[in-house]
Amino acid sequence: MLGTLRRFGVSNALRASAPRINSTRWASQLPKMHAPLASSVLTRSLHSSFPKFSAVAQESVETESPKQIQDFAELGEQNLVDSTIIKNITHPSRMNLKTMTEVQSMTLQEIVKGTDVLAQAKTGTGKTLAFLLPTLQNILNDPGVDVSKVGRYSRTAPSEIRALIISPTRELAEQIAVEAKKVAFGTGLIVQTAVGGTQKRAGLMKIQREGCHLLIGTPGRLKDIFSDPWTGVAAPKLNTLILDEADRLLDQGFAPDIKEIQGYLPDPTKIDRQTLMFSATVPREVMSLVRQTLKPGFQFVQTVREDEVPTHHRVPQKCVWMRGLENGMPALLEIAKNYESRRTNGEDLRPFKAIAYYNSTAETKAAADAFNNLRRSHNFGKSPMGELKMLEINSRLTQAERTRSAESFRRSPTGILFSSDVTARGMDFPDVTHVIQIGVPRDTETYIHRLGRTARAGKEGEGWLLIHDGEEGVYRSRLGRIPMQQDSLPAAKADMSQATATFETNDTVSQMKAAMAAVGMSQKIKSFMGQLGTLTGNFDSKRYAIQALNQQFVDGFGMASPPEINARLAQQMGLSRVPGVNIGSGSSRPVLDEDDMFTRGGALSSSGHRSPSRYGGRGGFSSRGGDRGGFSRDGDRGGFSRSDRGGFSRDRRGGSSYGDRRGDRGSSRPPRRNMAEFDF
Ligand SMILES: Nc1ncnc2c1ncn2[C@@H]1O[C@H](COP(=O)(O)OP(=O)(O)OP(=O)(O)O)[C@@H](O)[C@H]1O
Repeated sequence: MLGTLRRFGVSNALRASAPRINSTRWASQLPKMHAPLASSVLTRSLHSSFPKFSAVAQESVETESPKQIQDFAELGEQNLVDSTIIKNITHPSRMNLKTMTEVQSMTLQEIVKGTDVLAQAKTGTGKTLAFLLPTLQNILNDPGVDVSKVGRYSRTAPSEIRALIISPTRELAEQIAVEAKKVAFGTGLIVQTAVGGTQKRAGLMKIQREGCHLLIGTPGRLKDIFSDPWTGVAAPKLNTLILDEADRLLDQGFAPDIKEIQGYLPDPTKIDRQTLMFSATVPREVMSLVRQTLKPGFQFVQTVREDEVPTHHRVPQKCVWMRGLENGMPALLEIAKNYESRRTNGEDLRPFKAIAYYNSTAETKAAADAFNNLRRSHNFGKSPMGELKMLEINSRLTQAERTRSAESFRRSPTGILFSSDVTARGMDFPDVTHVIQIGVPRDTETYIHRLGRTARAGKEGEGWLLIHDGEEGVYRSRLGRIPMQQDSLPAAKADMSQATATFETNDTVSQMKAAMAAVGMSQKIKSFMGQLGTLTGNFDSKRYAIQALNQQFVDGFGMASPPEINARLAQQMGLSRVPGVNIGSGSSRPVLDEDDMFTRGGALSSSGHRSPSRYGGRGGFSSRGGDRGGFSRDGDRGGFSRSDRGGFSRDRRGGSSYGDRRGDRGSSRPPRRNMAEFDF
């Protein structure tokens, strides 16, 4: 009680000593804690005229909200939030924030009251702090929480967990934890993480040693910890569950895990649980699960206008149709060069810092390799563009490599991050000027979240989409309502079969062609196999997809002939009779399982099979146009070891996956997810 008096003053101490009412937080019991009601501020109604986002939740209540407070300092002055937390947020040497964003001010008092909240606000508008601030405050308000041993000697029991935040990716969980620790600094609250890819034992020992009030984790690791009584980590007093990127966590890929985790938490009929869900997108498909998870009467707070696609108006979104898939890298290079030349010509622009999103993991590696080849070339390397850092991030990297790439990109003022969807949601890399998406993404939400890596916290940014006309159908069905401007780039239209591959020029197409040709053969093949799954799902016809792919690897990557596809795999993918498929006999090699086919694919076959198309070629992998060292079993970078997990492989949950969108042709059915992009 005395501690409470010191922390919150008399009114809070009274509140802390008041008997707990199951369905509300302590704050709601003290009128003094509330700002006066203002009739003009309403929680947004639940209808949207943008069909995909018309998340109608009739049972949620539209009520008058308390007057919204705008300044963080005012929250402290009104005793709504602990002064240490306010200092952490506002002090110039700490987070240095003054004014709350719309989603923060619209949700704060509802969350402190104990209401279940579903909040939808655009990317980069501060949703993380919107749930962290009131959640940490609610833990401090809990009379059962002892934070008297503040400072570096803070300790509590591992069973003291009061709030759990679930995030779909490891990087995002870590990022949330960093922010949570900043907000909680000096309060005595203990924040811990539980994410896949890190040493489970070390993480558990840390929780056991220091205890935990707020746990932030990814579904796989949390399931692992809570399902095993020997970990000694449980949450018998947990009363807050937060799903960040809620629509992702409720889609068919993660929903069973979330359900299982909920089963390990205290029975909500015995210990009242507040559930909070945040995302920039709330598609209709997840609403039934939202209703099952939130209490009746939950608040749906939307800061996105009802008739609006949740992308930022200030971000120009440009769509460029490419002559062939091989034009993607030259077009990307041209975007970078054009921007940098505007900068050198005196325009007041931030240094070029881009994320290039690809639909398959292997493509990110091939593109990163090609751009690194370019950077190492003399002509390019000594130009101002030579300073661009070329980084790669995807789920096939080890966790240490992923963390290194993310940190390096975070710190770097300029560069390109070649990324799979592992960074598409939530990641807050500072000063990203461009998001460039190559190929139509798996769904509308993915496009929106990827685009949201730029123009964060009120900054400027540009979005580019580079697509092939074979993707027109999925472009219209998935992105038809996105406000996109059609644009053109000479490099996107160049005939790459006619270009010469040379680094010794300033011509974008020639430079890039040389850099692509110099990518290791094994990586080229992995990239081919990776795209096989995604493109046959994206293109209107499989025949056209194969033709475009073959052309990319011959005219762009400088291969003598397109990679072969193992006969069994071709059959499984319905490609056996598709003209242009370069089927390998596989007769001189053991028949490999599906996983190996994706990682090794036709790569191991070197038969002289001739494909019917122009790009069918002679089979095998003779080196041409700069293929370093040609094709050897292990001489190439990456090699062909069994443990190599490039290309499409069995996902880590035991299922096998041909790609992100197999069979998805833009229907309203939720697409298959490539779970390997996410945590396990
Ligand atoms: N009140 C504020 N004023 C200024 N900047 C803020 C404020 N709150 C948060 N930010 C900053 O805005 C950036 C984006 O915040 P955050 O990552 O929480 O966005 P988000 O809405 O969760 O985005 P996403 O939908 O991509 O997950 C961060 O750098 C954060 O520090």
